[in-house]
Amino acid sequence: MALSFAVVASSSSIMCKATNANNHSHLQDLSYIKRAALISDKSAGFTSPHPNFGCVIVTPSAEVVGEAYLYAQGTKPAEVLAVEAAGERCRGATAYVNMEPGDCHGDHTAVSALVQAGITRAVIGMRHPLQHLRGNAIRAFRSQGLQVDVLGEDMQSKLVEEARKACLLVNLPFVYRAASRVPFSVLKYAMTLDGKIAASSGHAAWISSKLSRNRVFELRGRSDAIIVGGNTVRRDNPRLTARHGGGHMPIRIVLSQSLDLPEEANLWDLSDVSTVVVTQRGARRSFQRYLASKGVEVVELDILNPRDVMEYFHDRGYLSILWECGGTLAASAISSGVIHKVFAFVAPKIIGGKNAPSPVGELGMVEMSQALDLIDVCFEQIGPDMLISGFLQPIPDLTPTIPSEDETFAIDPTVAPFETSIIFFYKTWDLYGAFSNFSPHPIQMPDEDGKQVHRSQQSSSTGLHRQNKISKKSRGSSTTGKANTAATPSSGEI
Ligand SMILES: Nc1nc(O)c(N)c(N[C@@H]2O[C@H](COP(=O)(O)O)[C@@H](O)[C@H]2O)n1
Repeated sequence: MALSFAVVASSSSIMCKATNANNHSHLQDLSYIKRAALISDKSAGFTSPHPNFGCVIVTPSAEVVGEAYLYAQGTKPAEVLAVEAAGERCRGATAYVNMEPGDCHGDHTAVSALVQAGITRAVIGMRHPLQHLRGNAIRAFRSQGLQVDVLGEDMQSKLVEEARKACLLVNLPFVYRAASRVPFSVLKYAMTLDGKIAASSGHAAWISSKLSRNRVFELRGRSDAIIVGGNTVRRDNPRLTARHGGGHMPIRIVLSQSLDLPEEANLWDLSDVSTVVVTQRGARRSFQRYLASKGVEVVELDILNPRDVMEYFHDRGYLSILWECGGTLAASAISSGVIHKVFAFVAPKIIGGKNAPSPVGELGMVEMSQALDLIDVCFEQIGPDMLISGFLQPIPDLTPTIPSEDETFAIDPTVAPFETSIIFFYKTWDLYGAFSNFSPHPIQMPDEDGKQVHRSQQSSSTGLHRQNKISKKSRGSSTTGKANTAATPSSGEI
């Protein structure tokens, strides 16, 4: 970071106080960036397939005069909202953003808003994770004479790392997705102290406490979709809704090779949210038609395996998936390398039972040395239960290649986004990242008093998941029922 150092005498020692052009101390910078990250997280689940953005505007006298976050896909950028809140007090102020704005073809709204408002310095928590956007906004700011500091690029310390991590964590699904070409996947399960997810009879309601289950609703609300296998549908007849009040509703995905599924199931009730059943080519076509007649989308893949399913949903723009499946599917997903994080709720109960199922089935390991170690492990007590969470795979190293000032924007030649076999999306500007025609969630917009009002986008939601043109790899095809009338966008909308 471009900093000047002022020596400040105190009674007991000489301290080094770092100040920057707008007179904020280095520690203040870090605290405002963390604030931007914190507020950006308020819309978790709603902004997908875009990142969560937060912006805090601070005057040279350290007064926060405007702060805002992106409410949802398609709403005003955080920077514009923050500028609107700060008004004239933007002149000479610093804007703190958790992530570099996605300044791209024909959409310079966020950058223009800050420049035109008279912001003179921008502090950026992390560069944009998408290669084709990375560095664009930073270059644009600098070309307009703003001082730009990117966290950790000029100065490193434990505190800087902590603030960078805060920025990374609020957009983890976006970051993982950009780095690994599959959605960020979390495996969640609840088990007894003796490692069972049900009694031998299959009965599982309930292992974890109500408080823990409420926590699961929040996890669901942060995800784009929840996946279970056919066994869970047959055994539990789950609803898989986020019932924590007003939050985002993820779609439900069922993976079933045989389509040996019940005719009546809570997941076929689409009054709250839609369901996609993914199966293998040719499976029970009559049952496919039955599901389609109920409005459930059915997708056939050539071979049903977790990696192909994840690549398919990556291509449809999903950022984050919560797996709430049983042990067999969990083992298969882990073996396929598509699970990134685990949330295990451990209840202080013992159920026993030789045949009682456990959360993860056969992984083919024979020695403890082969066990998968979780990293960045957290322990949290929730009522009587313990929630243990950690990462199965390292957080991708996104240390960006920092483009030089005059480096021109170049499109990655390995990606040909305008191939005709690729889905036609409105947002063709999002060349490498998540893209979508429809917001898959209800949007909460602030009313004139700044309070959030609920504006249901259910019809759009239905459209997204039934708008199932075949992705570039032509792996899947989709059956939809008579209710599935979402129009394919015409080329005029591209
Ligand atoms: N968090 C939690 N605690 C338990 O004790 C459980 N048995 C489960 N089971 C999972 O939740 C699904 C049911 O969800 P709904 O309440 O119907 O929405 C069930 O299928 C398991 O995946 N989870």
